[in-house]
Amino acid sequence: MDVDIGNALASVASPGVSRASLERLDERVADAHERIERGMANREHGYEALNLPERTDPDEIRAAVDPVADAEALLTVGIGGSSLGAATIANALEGVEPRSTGSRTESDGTETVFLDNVDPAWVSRKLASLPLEETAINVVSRSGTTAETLANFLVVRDAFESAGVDWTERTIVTTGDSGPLRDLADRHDLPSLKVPDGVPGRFSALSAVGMVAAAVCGHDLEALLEGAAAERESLSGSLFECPAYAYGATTYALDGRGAGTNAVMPYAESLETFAEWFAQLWAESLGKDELGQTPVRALGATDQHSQLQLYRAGPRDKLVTFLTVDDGPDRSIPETDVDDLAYLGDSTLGELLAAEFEATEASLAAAGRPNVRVELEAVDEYELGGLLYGMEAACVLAGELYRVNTFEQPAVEWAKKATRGLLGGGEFEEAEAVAEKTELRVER
Ligand SMILES: O=P(O)(O)OC[C@H]1O[C@](O)(CO)[C@@H](O)[C@@H]1O
Repeated sequence: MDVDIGNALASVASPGVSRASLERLDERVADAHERIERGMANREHGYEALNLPERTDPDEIRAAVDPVADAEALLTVGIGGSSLGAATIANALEGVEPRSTGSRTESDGTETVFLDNVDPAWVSRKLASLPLEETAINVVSRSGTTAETLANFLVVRDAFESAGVDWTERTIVTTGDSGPLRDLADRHDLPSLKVPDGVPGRFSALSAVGMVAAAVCGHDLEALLEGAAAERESLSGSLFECPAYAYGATTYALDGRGAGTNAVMPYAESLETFAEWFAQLWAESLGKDELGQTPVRALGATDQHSQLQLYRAGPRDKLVTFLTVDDGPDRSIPETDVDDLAYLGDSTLGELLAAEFEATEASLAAAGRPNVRVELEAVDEYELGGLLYGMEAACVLAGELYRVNTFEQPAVEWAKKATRGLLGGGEFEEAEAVAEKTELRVER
């Protein structure tokens, strides 16, 4: 990935960061880079995620999915980091043929469904829509205890049993060394993969956690890892030489100058899920000690017609991160004899999308609103691996600059305990606090 931070400079944007400030910040980037390299070398918790391109074994993942390689549909049961990485990869690569086939399989059009919520009507609809006898189950939980995932898995198993389909023949488990899900995999002798040690869920897209779905779909796992490895090679002690650090340092600097919101706006429908993955990465990693930038999900060109008004004319508290793709399939716009629309007939949808992006970027710059451009050559395995790795490295760098503990998420635990207490899963004072809610009801 390449990054262009020109429209975030104080000479054109407010809030903005001056070149001199970036040069001063670069000294801290050099220190942070040393810390990150040390963490990687010592395989420390969290930093280990940046070693995944060399540690993940595609052959092991392909061997585990072999029993279900011909499935028509893949139902992934997981939540947060145990779903969003896999969904980002699967959704981005849907319909994309591998960059280099070699000994690898071609994409076979497997339908991918992600069960990452427990809304009963939605779960029932999803299950009813699937040909269960042709569906494989990919259940993922690092801890093996997450209530949403385990409950959904029990519901899915029950649906398979009711349909007379043996779920034990069709299930792959990815989890930690121990825990209820590991016990279950062992009890039923299910093919299983391990969530790598030292890798928090939101940083695990480039491990079995994110790559089982890609393997079942026949995507090029090696190219994903090669793209990530190339990004890893670009990590260096200066933000001016490393796109990932340029992004992490610029977002940090802008946040400190008032851009507390980061609206991530890919100009590619296939990258819409990427913005969701990014939101978890940024929010859970950096949102602590009363610090952190709020990630917002947007999509170009669609959200030009719903959110752009705010981004250009609302409070000066936002950074817009654009994602652009240089090359991809295109479709011409048919000619028309309506005079006012004639200009469209000389163009393609791709040209229109590119023009929409350039116009939007320029419109924000003209209004002095900070924005950053992240450029991909294409949406394929190699570029996607680079994007995921680059954003993880950007986040780790930002965490060093904020001086927060990037790899923990203690604030999420409170509601987990309260939920468990409410369902009778133990005595938790958090559950009692639920009953103490302050009310000021306004009724019709
Ligand atoms: O993989 P697990 O343990 O099921 O956790 C799922 C998600 O829940 C969290 O622990 C908290 O929401 C995330 O960090 C994680 O990605």
